[in-house]
Amino acid sequence: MDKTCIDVKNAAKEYDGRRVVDGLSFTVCSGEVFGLLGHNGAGKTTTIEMILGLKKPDFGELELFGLEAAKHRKEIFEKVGVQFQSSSYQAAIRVGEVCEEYASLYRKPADYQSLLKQFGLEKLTKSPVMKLSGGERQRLSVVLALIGNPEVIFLDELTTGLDVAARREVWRTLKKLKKQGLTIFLTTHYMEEAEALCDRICILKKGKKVIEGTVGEILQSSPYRTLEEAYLWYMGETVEDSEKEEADNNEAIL
Ligand SMILES: Nc1ncnc2c1ncn2[C@@H]1O[C@H](COP(=O)(O)OP(=O)(O)OP(=O)(O)O)[C@@H](O)[C@H]1O
Repeated sequence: MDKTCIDVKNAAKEYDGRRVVDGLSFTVCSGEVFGLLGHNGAGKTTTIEMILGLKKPDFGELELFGLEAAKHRKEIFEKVGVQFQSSSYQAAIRVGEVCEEYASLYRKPADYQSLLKQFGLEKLTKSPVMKLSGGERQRLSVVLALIGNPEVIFLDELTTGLDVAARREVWRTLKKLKKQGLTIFLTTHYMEEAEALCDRICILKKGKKVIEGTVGEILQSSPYRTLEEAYLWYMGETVEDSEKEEADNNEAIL
């Protein structure tokens, strides 16, 4: 039977009396790529933070490898890699130095030179992190998440800001890592990315689960044939609504 890697049971979190995660339950098996999807503010990052023990749930149980992360930080640290939407670095630190620093935290770190190569950053080892482009910095954050040779990696909007070629390169690398047995938990606003990478998807709306399943299952339970259309339908919207909203936004900018 598949081994459970992440187990979330009836999790809830409130901020200032507003419930942002509401009775959420799902499991992620080892070796799986699991995608948590939802609009801005749906509660994706909060869910990750609760799984990692960085935020305390108001209700429910969240376990990583059968452990509550906040109570087992050491064991969890060695097995988990995390890439967040924004990372801050020491001023003037160089790419190679930040990799060295991360590697020194682990008992059995990966070879960071080879990770930098896999993510197309090998020529930037001596560059200050602050001078990297947005996309390069994004790829560096994935390298850093992989330095500890984790069993599971959390990627929060990993390809936001990457150009199409870089995004596909990152997908290829993630697929390779999955083949090697890595469990990947990701959030994304790109439906194409979810389709290309995820074994299973959970769609959140205002902190509540709308549907969970494979892309095929999610499409089958909707009247649509693309994940983007089905996603909007589950959200109670249509492609026309979202195109109109985009046009209104563009008009407001002009
Ligand atoms: N520390 C906090 N204090 C108050 N409200 C918060 C806090 N952190 C998050 N929130 C609110 O909780 C809600 C869920 O936020 P969260 O970051 O989990 O959403 P998300 O799905 O990751 O969004 P995005 O796609 O924009 O990253 C949002 O409305 C956010 O403003």
